[in-house]
Amino acid sequence: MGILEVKNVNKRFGGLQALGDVNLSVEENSVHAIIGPNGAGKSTLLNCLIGKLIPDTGSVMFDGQSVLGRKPYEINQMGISRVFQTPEIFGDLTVLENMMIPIFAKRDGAFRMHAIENTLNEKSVIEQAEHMLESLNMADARHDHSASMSRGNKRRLEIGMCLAQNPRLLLLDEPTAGMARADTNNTIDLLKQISDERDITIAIIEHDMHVVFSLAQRITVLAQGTPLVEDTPDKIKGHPKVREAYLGETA
Ligand SMILES: Nc1ncnc2c1ncn2[C@@H]1O[C@H](COP(=O)(O)OP(=O)(O)OP(=O)(O)O)[C@@H](O)[C@H]1O
Repeated sequence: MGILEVKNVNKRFGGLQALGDVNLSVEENSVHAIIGPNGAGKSTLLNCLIGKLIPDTGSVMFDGQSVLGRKPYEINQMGISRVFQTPEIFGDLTVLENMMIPIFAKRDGAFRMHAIENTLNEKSVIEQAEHMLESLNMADARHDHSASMSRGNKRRLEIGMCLAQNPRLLLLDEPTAGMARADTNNTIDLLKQISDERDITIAIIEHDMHVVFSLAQRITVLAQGTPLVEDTPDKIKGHPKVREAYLGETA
């Protein structure tokens, strides 16, 4: 059984069936990509995993427990952390201050901005944040304002902020969207390093096939709300059904 098990999930928006009988099993400590053409239902599926949407029918189990009906922060506390397309960091704060936020939140159960304003006695939080920045190769940038960083480094910081919560499942929604090639390659390297060095499962929605084939061990192809095929990258490459879904070619 996978760490994440999606069974017979259906979701309609009015007359539109956005997800139809979706089954997905994500193996623990693997990198699993979900790909598919525009409108295939990828974001709808992701939103069902993180509590932003509730499926009409079906089940979503994480480590044997249902996530359905739980609030996003409760799902986060279960060990699921997500990174969205647009970096969600505080541009006015330094890199180090940003990194302290999830560490405060984990310690205190919630984050309050004034925690950042008075950090003189917060040696342990600062140390943990610095340690995390070192593992991300960002220690030299710790006093930089995060707004001034490249998109790739903002994404690096944001992924680090997710990791500071010690998640067991990291969900990434197009983590390289809008990035220059060099930043994309840095992000691929970072995610490879995370996957190699940690006990963590990564599920990624991504349009960029270079990213998908560089990282994923399993790929699920969604089309019109339904999984079309699930296989290894080698088998997915050139699969007639995948070509058909993307290019409208006949198999
Ligand atoms: N809140 C909503 N209300 C109505 N229709 C929606 C809603 N969210 C998504 N849809 C529709 O559901 C279908 C699946 O959309 P979804 O965004 O999940 O696809 P996607 O695979 O993520 O697409 P893209 O790659 O373009 O982001 C689309 O037809 C979309 O228009």
